[in-house]
Amino acid sequence: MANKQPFEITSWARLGVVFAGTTLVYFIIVLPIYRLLFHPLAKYPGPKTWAISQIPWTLMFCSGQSHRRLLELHDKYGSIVRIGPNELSYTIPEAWESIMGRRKRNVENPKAPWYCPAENKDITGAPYSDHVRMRRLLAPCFAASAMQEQQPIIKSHINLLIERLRERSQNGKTAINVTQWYNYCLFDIIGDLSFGEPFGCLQESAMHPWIAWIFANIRHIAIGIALNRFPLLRVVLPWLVPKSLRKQAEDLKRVSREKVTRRLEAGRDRPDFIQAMISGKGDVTLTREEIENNAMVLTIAGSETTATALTGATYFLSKSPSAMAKLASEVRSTFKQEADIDFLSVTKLPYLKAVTEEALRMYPPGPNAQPRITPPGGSLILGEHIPGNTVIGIPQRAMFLSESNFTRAREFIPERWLNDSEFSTDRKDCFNPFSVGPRNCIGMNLAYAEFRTILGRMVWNFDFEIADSSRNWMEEQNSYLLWDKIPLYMHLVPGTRAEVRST
Ligand code: HEM
Repeated sequence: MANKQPFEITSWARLGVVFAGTTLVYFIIVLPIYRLLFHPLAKYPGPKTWAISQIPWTLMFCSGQSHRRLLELHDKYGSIVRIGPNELSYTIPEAWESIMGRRKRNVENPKAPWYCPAENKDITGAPYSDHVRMRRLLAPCFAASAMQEQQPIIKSHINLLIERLRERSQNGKTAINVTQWYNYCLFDIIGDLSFGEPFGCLQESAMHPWIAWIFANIRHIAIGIALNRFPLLRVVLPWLVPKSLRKQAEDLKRVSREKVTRRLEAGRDRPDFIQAMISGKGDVTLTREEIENNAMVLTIAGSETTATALTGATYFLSKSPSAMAKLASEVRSTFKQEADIDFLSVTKLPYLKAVTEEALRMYPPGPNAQPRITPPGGSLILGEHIPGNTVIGIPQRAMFLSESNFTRAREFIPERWLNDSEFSTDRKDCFNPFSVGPRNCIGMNLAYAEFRTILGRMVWNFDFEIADSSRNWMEEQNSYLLWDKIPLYMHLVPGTRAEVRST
């Protein structure tokens, strides 16, 4: 009896050592060899460490350097790169339809659950049938006729933006942080359309706390998404999030619930998103929770993105005097008065349209991939069978800046959109900043209308002169799912009508 215990301890210890040794051998030797040489994705090029482990991708994503790193990887390895043990990144134009398009019998490559979870009960993560229901109710908000009805609401905010910028810029003497002012304007517009009341940013010349929270946490949200990809971490992650952050997220939800309640109680018949969401069609209705969540999603998806596009366009114009002069000439010679610049009239300005396309190409608001996952049985992507549960994505910036897709791809040249023969081989079919397929951007028409109208009015009023402190604005930014934009300081000099006189 007395001899038995030491023997038992030793055998347990031995078992432990064997188990730990086997696990180590598996993770350090067997799994990497399998992933490198025998995995179905082994034939795709990419850095070896990325093929072996999820860690390099995670570090890249959390560092905010995805936009830069993915471009480098595609430059080095070509248009399909293996960027994880189970992940491929594409910059071939046809990949859009293949990855994002509608598939046979409505089976889609769904969104990765760690990217847009279905539990959120909103349009971005909703499973197929719920998504169709939400889209049917919301789509009419973005029809041309609905946008004409919304225009007076939107115009009032643009008027206030211009008024504030005229006051603040002091004839160009004071440098203005246009990143901030575009955000104020776009959040006020979208707040008015989503909740029936603006956030009051332009009125107060300050960011509403609701929005400030989102900006302050772009990085934390991204880190949460990246860590969610690890099954073990997914379990413990909720406990790792600081209590203060959880409380702020709850406050955010509470404020949007209160805003929806106020809008519903006001009961006004108004051409806004809430009106569309409560006007059920037969069986097609939304629950109260879905209305609240979608109002929040529309607010974030529909403001920050368009503000980013405007900030990018302003930056590129300030760095390209010839493009600025051509655009100023077009805008200032076409209209007799500022009030004539509206959603409809801006569609008739070819150079303005070319500038907006080129700004979205050079600085897409969603710079990295919006990942999808192949269904369990796998998926046919560009004619090749890709196994189930593979993450597939199109990093927009790498696609749009690829030298295989565009001539002088890394230069801002609006002329490429105006049939200039130098750019006749450009693969314009790869340019889908709003994505394609059943889950593409529902707000694309509104985004273009706002983008062109606001930029048109800015150019009517001001010449853009970049402040010295912002000359490297583009290079200094991080990106996650969205850009973590830094202030862009600009001298807004009152525009002369010289161009008008000379035409
Ligand atoms: C320049 C501005 C914009 C850009 C570049 C943009 C881009 C995109 C992209 C790439 C997607 C697809 C995301 C994915 O696949 O995960 C998307 C989805 C979406 N966007 Fe936009 N967007 C813009 C403006 C807007 C506006 C103005 C609204 C609404 C007011 C809006 C509302 C949405 C919604 C609700 C979705 C989800 C659609 C669905 O899942 O069916 N976006 N957007």
